[in-house]
Amino acid sequence: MAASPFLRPSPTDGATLIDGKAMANALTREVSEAVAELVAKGAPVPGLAVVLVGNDPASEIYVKNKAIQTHRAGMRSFMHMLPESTTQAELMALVSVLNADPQVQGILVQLPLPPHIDPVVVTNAIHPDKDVDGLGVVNTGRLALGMKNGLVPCTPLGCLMLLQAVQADMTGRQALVIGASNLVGKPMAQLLLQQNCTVTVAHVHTRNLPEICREADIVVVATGKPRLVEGSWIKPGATVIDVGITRLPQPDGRSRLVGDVNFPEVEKVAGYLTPVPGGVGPMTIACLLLNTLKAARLQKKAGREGEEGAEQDLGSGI
Ligand SMILES: NC(=O)C1=CN([C@@H]2O[C@H](COP(=O)(O)OP(=O)(O)OC[C@H]3O[C@@H](n4cnc5c(N)ncnc54)[C@H](OP(=O)(O)O)[C@@H]3O)[C@@H](O)[C@H]2O)C=CC1
Ligand SMILES: Nc1nc(=O)c2c([nH]1)NC[C@@H]1CN(c3ccc(C(=O)N[C@@H](CCC(=O)O)C(=O)O)cc3)C=[N+]21
Ligand SMILES: [Mg+2]
Repeated sequence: MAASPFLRPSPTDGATLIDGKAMANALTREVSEAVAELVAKGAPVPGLAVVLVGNDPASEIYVKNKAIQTHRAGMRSFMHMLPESTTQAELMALVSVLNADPQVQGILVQLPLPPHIDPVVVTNAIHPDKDVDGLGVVNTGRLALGMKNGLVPCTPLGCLMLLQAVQADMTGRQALVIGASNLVGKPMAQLLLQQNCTVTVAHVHTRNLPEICREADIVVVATGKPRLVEGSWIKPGATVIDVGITRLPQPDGRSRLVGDVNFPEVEKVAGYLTPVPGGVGPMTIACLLLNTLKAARLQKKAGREGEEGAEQDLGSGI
């Protein structure tokens, strides 16, 4: 098989870097071509609604990035910036309006939400075929059952594509997911299981994490603990996907993004590694666009089959 065009071998004999930014650009281009084809066949221009509650500066940057990339893919974006004081009932009312809006094919509610709002209740209110984050019970169930008509959470989907650039067939590999959130760790573990890996999921209560990590051929880290994973934890030649993003202040008063991996250490031991920035982050956004395209296709199909089309799909799939 031809080597992936997204691998950047190290000039100093360290880990080969997986170029998530280049992969995301290529995927976004493919999505934009598919969107143009869909629209040429008479479908509405796919629209993505992003809802942000409160004013977390980091979230605002991601939300702006998403809007820019959405336009690059030939889709429409609808931003809803709500104040921190928004009630759960008000947010639920907005979700109902977006569920019924024919211009909106994808809905994403940015996490975390303020403490007075239950994220599970809100994500479950999104119509399953518009749930481009894949976090509701229906899409979570579809993923767990290996059904093809589901929407898979964007970050784990992007991580899987980055892993496939290294090795298309992961059968029998030992995979470790560090972090067990609904957003990243849990769906990541499901995807690796589907790839026939032997999967371990670690979290704050895990004992002997360094020892467990040294057994892993594939490590996906999503904890939000900057530089948690040290070089001594890594099996030589392993593939390491760094999901973490933390903005750390620098002595000069500026800030820089760091991952959950101690990059200079791990770079010396790993076989393949994703950088931060330029690794998982851009792939998350490209996969969000891919899911919005998929959502638009699901809704076009449901439209042909009548109002209950999507529900019927689910029933017949089981
Ligand atoms: N690049 C991208 O596209 C994205 C990046 N992120 C980043 O990824 C990171 C994780 O995000 P998210 O999953 O939402 O975070 P959460 O805080 O929701 O989850 C973190 C998980 O890591 C576990 N954990 C925390 N500390 C440790 C530790 N010392 N050892 C082992 N496990 C630990 C927690 O365990 P427990 O459950 O027991 O508390 C929890 O399961 C953040 O930096 C976030 O910014 C997130 C989404 C997308
Ligand atoms: N419902 C929900 N779904 C999410 O997918 C979700 C979320 N909530 N809450 C926050 C996290 C975080 N997240 C990122 C997306 C893109 C970059 C990204 O583009 N990163 C660039 C750099 C960006 C920069 O410079 O700040 C990079 O890593 O190269 C990062 C992080 C999605 N998240
Ligand atoms: Mg450390």
